[in-house]
Amino acid sequence: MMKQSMLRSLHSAVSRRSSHLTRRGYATEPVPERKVAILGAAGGIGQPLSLLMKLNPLVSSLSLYDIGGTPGVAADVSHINTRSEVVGYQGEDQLGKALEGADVVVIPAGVPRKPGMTRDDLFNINAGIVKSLAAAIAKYCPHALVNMISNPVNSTVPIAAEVFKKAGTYDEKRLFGVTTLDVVRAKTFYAGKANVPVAEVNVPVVGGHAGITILPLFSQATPQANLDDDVIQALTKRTQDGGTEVVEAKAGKGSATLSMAYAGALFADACLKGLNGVPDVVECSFVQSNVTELPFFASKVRLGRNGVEEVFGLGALSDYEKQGLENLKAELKSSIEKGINFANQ
Ligand SMILES: NC(=O)c1ccc[n+]([C@@H]2O[C@H](COP(=O)([O-])OP(=O)(O)OC[C@H]3O[C@@H](n4cnc5c(N)ncnc54)[C@H](O)[C@@H]3O)[C@@H](O)[C@H]2O)c1
Ligand SMILES: O=C(O)C[C@H](O)C(=O)O
Repeated sequence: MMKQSMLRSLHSAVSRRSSHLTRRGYATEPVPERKVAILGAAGGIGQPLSLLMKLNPLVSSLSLYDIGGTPGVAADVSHINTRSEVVGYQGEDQLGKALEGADVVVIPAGVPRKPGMTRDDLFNINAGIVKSLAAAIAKYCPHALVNMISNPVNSTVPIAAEVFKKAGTYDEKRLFGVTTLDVVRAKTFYAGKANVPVAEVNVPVVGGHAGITILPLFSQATPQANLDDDVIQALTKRTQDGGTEVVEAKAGKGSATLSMAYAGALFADACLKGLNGVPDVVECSFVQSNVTELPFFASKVRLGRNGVEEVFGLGALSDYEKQGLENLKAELKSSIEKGINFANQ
């Protein structure tokens, strides 16, 4: 058991306003001030994500924006005795203040699926929300790293890119579709079948974030396990259908919120680490890409002081994965084009 004194010093290290942290612990390096803004902070994802970001010692200022409900969420979260100052902003006239000076903007704003819907069915509502939020980001914090959670990610990321291009602020290194939940799921499901400790598992997930565009590369999973083809196929399908599994279980009350908040917090933390100069921060994300002929594609990326420092290629694929890659291209292409066309209307 952790000694009381150790707990106390861990706690005070987390609480200190100008913390001194290293990559994996608490030591000598001063930690820069970092503002994180969450847009959609009062929602199903937004609230637990706000909690998790409040627990992150890399955050000095936490800005919680939504069209309603943020004063309550901010008051609640602000009582937690960790480093960051929390401010809630409500309504469009406060959006500028919410964004000013942000280093990382996380966007879980928009409607979630109900049973029977695809993510693309959310396009009509969420595309407009994302377009207006992206315009505000271009105006108030054009250099922020943008973590797009709102669905359909395969289209909302291209929408944001187009809005930024029009505003003259587009930097492909700073725009990310958050696909971390696909990786989180693939790791969990793989660990169960391979009977290995889940904390040790790594599985890249590439492509996009909807149905067959989600392509987990179990042939590259570590620790290696000799799983039969039918098991790999079942794992692939379960990862692709993970979102639907939750939507159906929630039976009309929304989609993944808690696991998504966890995944979103992981990805935002990776962005902050990269900004702070921590080396070798690698996560999968849906970014502008040359890995395939598609202009956006999820693969492993190295995060650094400028956002995306390197987009990694796919590595060796099994025949099953090669086929999956070919199968996803048409759908992903059309979702990307749909986003681009919408933004340019
Ligand atoms: N990328 C992923 O892996 C992933 C995972 C889960 C959910 N999602 C998506 O995240 C989105 C949010 O899901 P949720 O369950 O939190 O939904 P929710 O309805 O519970 O919350 C959405 C929040 O967005 C707010 N909002 C709406 N318009 C806004 C605007 N213009 N500006 C700011 N906030 C606005 C709402 O007021 C609400 O609080 C959905 O589109 C969902 O599909 C993505
Ligand atoms: O499935 C959804 O609609 C939400 C999200 O994209 C998910 O993967 O859980």
